[in-house]
Amino acid sequence: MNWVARREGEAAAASPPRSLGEAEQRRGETRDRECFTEHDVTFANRPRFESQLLVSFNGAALATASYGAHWRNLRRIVAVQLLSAHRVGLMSGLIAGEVRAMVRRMYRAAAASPAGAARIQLKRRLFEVSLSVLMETIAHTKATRPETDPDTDMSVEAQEFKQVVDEIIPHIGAANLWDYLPALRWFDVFGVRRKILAAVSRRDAFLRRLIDAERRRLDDGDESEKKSMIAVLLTLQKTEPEVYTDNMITALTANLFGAGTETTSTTSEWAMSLLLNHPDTLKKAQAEIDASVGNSRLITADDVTRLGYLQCIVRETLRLYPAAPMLLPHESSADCKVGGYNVPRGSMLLINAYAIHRDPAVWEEPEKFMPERFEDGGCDGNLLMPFGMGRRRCPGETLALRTVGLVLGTLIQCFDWERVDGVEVDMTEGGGLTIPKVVPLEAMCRPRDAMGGVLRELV
Ligand code: HEM
Repeated sequence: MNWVARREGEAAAASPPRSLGEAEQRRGETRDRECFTEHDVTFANRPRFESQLLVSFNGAALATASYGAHWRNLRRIVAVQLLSAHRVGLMSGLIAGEVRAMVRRMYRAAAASPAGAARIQLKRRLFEVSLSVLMETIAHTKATRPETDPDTDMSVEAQEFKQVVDEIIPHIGAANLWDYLPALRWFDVFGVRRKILAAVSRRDAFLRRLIDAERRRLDDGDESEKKSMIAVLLTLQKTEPEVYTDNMITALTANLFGAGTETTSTTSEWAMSLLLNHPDTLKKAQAEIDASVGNSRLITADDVTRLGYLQCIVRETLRLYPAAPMLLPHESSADCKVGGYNVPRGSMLLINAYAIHRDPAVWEEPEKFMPERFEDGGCDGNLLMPFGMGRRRCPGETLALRTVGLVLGTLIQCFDWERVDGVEVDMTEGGGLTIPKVVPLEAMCRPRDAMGGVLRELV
């Protein structure tokens, strides 16, 4: 499902510019592409922010490591051993299990309501399902524990991890000032460093417990092919203990959780928000699923790959609301020339994917939610980069698209969705590394009569 910028350079060359402004915009797009094509290696470093160093093992984690042998090794491990299409395929059952649990909970809430419809805190549910998918694919925590909290389907471990992450995130936001004003760091104004270090130490202790639990399961003889990511790494540790140390596994898993949870849940939340404000699109997606999958069973991850319109909806959501709107910052490791300008070594490169995706010189009616624009290969040549480009491109794309596709497909197949009190969903965007919705999404969910048989079996 690699649909980003397939035919590079074509969009800019397709027709002559209509104005000077458009000509400049196209030159800008060519420069953006240049950074990820002929200068990709040069811009493959990351800047070292103080706040990031504190949460990322002094910059040794995959997303923060400088380009070089250490990063290449981590990247290979992640691409080949943990997040390859084959591995993600093996995880499909786990992903489906978490989505099913979410749907079951929603169905119970709706069935218990006298009106037959329940008001659902979708933001919370979508975050929980994204975190649970990652928790189960990384550590199989539910294999040995029964469900405990009647109002959540997250494992005990996922709930504990959520608390730790909730402690870290506000301080990273606050620490941004800190990254640029050394005086704040020297005197640890507001106690930011102390708070981050305390939360990070709780996070790492938690991850070490996960690793120990997986090690015990392996020692007890769990040899299944569908191993958790930690189990895969522990198996490799047996033959190369000096590479796959417990520290390395802790850093890598912390990074995967950090990079994968909020991005995936935010994308699903924007998609549902867009669909609620565009009921005709929602109906069209439902009709596609009914025609292709029917109502006698739940949609599967394999179905999702065949549902062209659903894929267009995901793609259009990522165009309008790329979860990392400025990607991650890159830094040049050597002097180079981009678009005729001399760029010195050590320059920070920030790519505004949000603006690129809404460029009126490239996209027709760019502010409009129009999944149809992607039908039949439409817009294939346009620069669309929600997962980045080049060497530092997101390695979690396959897992993310599989999760988002299955979550959306299942919600659309099982329920009729309406806005709360008929009021348009507020689409105000928040700031930060990701692009959160300022007003958390809530919606009314009514089980579809046609899916009654399937839903009753889930309870
Ligand atoms: C819709 C969901 C997601 C989006 C939109 C997204 C987007 C991105 C973007 C834009 C980058 C930076 C690319 C650059 O530096 O140019 C990135 C990096 C990364 N992503 Fe994702 N991501 C998503 C989900 C995931 C998931 C599920 C995982 C893994 C479980 C993941 C793991 C990573 C890692 C490890 C990096 C750092 C790669 C490196 O620096 O070499 N992401 N992602």
